[in-house]
Amino acid sequence: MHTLRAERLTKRYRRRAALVDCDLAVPSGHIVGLVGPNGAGKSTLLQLACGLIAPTSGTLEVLGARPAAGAAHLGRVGFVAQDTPVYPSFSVADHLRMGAWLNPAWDAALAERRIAEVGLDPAQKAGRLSGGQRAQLALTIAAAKRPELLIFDEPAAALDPLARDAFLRSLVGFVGELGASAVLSSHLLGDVEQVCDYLIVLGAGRVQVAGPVRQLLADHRYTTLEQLVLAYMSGAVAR
Ligand SMILES: Nc1ncnc2c1ncn2[C@@H]1O[C@H](COP(=O)(O)OP(=O)(O)OP(=O)(O)O)[C@@H](O)[C@H]1O
Repeated sequence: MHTLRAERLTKRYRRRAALVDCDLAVPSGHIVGLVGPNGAGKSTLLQLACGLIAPTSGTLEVLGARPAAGAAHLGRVGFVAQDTPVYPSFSVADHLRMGAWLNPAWDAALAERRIAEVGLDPAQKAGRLSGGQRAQLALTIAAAKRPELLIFDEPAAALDPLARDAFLRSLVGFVGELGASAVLSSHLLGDVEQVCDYLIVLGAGRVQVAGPVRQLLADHRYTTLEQLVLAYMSGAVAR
């Protein structure tokens, strides 16, 4: 099965093209890094994958089905949006109760264990959490749905290096525990290098390159993911 499968996927906002004729076939079981310059189309691709917006033309399948194709499919995908939004006046425990109420497959034990492990106080109002704590809460809620795919839009951009490292470790831990796949967009190439084993580089709304990181590095003269991405972003590699 494929995590993402796109054929000639195109998304226009009025006359502005955000994605043009994108083809992708990402096998499941990977942690996918989605990178590219500002305005490349990363958030657009993730929003399409979550079913928040619809393609203008072409097709996109997520876990073998149209994005957000019914309640069952919604439960198979967990989404952590940019800035990890939470409800400020709700406590951490309220968030877990709401998660349980909204998600039939909610894993209360996993959620409570994780909240304790990362040292969150269940009584604390979410509006008073630090950026790192909020990110851990949003990640826990997404993971306690026990999804097959976790999608993150720049989840750790605002966190300090320690909080980011803790967040990324949690992310990898959840993916392993759930046997899930993940897709995360980031400008932080070190983060992508740390956790991702599959890479998609978008540029000007098109897929510049996509494939397993090891294979891409072996196919090129670059030794690090950062060198490879910068080469594609600067146009030094012809498609
Ligand atoms: N709601 C919208 N209405 C109009 N244009 C939009 C909208 N959302 C995105 N765009 C445009 O689509 C293009 C791709 O934007 P998108 O946010 O997907 O890029 P991105 O790679 O996530 O960028 P960044 O790294 O800056 O977050 C940009 O030209 C952007 O201006």
